[in-house]
Amino acid sequence: MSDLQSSDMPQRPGVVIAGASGRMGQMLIRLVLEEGGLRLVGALERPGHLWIGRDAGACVGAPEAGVPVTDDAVTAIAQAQAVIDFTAPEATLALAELTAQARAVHVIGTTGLDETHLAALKAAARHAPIIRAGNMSLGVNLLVGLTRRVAAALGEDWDIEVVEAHHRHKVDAPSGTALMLGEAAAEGRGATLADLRTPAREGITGARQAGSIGFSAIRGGDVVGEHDVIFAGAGERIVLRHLATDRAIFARGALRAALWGQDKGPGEYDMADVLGL
Ligand SMILES: NC(=O)C1=CN([C@@H]2O[C@H](COP(=O)(O)OP(=O)(O)OC[C@H]3O[C@@H](n4cnc5c(N)ncnc54)[C@H](O)[C@@H]3O)[C@@H](O)[C@H]2O)C=CC1
Ligand SMILES: O=C(O)C1=N[C@H](C(=O)O)C[C@H](O)C1
Repeated sequence: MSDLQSSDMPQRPGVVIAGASGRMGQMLIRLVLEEGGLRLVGALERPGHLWIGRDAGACVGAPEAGVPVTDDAVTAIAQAQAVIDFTAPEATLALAELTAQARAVHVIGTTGLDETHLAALKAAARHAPIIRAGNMSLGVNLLVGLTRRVAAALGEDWDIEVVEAHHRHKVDAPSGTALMLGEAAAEGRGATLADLRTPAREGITGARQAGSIGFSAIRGGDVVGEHDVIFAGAGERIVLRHLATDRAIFARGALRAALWGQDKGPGEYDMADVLGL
């Protein structure tokens, strides 16, 4: 068992990592075990997963953590002050109910949530803090603010397009980040994304509608995550870009959020709250 896992510092908040074997789950387990702020008390995977019963640390190539991967979310969350969840929408909803019951902080990175999912999360947040963001990196959350400012400064004659690229395994589009950026651009124009969003283009789409916001998604290889916000005017373009090259940026944001949430009351928060942006 790693020194940081031993019970020498019982005051550290206990954290459950959901989606333990996922790209983000593995990164999170490694960072919790390496860094000092949180204590790993649970690692969740879906029932039937190969890792169930095996040591979470050993599974991710770290020293033994003394924490077996489990599908028993109720027991795991009962011991936790925080749950970090990068899974899938239905799993996130189930976890929100349990996390609310345990009055633990729920940090949600899962994307692809629809209006029904969001309504259920709002209800869960009446009982405990939920910190949710489509992207937990500092860079993207700064870019969100820049996008809002640039959109506010430019008139409707500047067309706004968000282009994103991700690895071949990603299941949702546009990405959660692209939607955050699109929402910020719409806010800059005094509207909501629902008002301005253009449906995905294919076939004879007609000319671009003035003031609309369009999205394009590229999927391939092992791209971690790339986002461009393009402001296209007559004779010139502005491109705001974020390139992620290491998933640790998302994981570090999530760990910071779990700690930040420890003294917060029930409610919905995002990374701008955590980062003080
Ligand atoms: N907000 C952010 O900064 C980021 C968000 N994401 C999002 O996080 C999510 C996960 O991304 P990845 O790790 O790349 O996906 P992944 O597919 O590698 O991992 C998801 C894991 O969740 C597990 N899972 C599914 N249902 C479960 C359940 N009921 N209980 C426990 N575990 C369950 C799966 O078995 C899998 O291991 C996606 O929605 C992705 O878009 C990813 C990176 C950054
Ligand atoms: O699925 C991913 O990988 C990522 N998902 C998030 C998103 O949907 O924007 C964040 C990041 O881009 C990686």
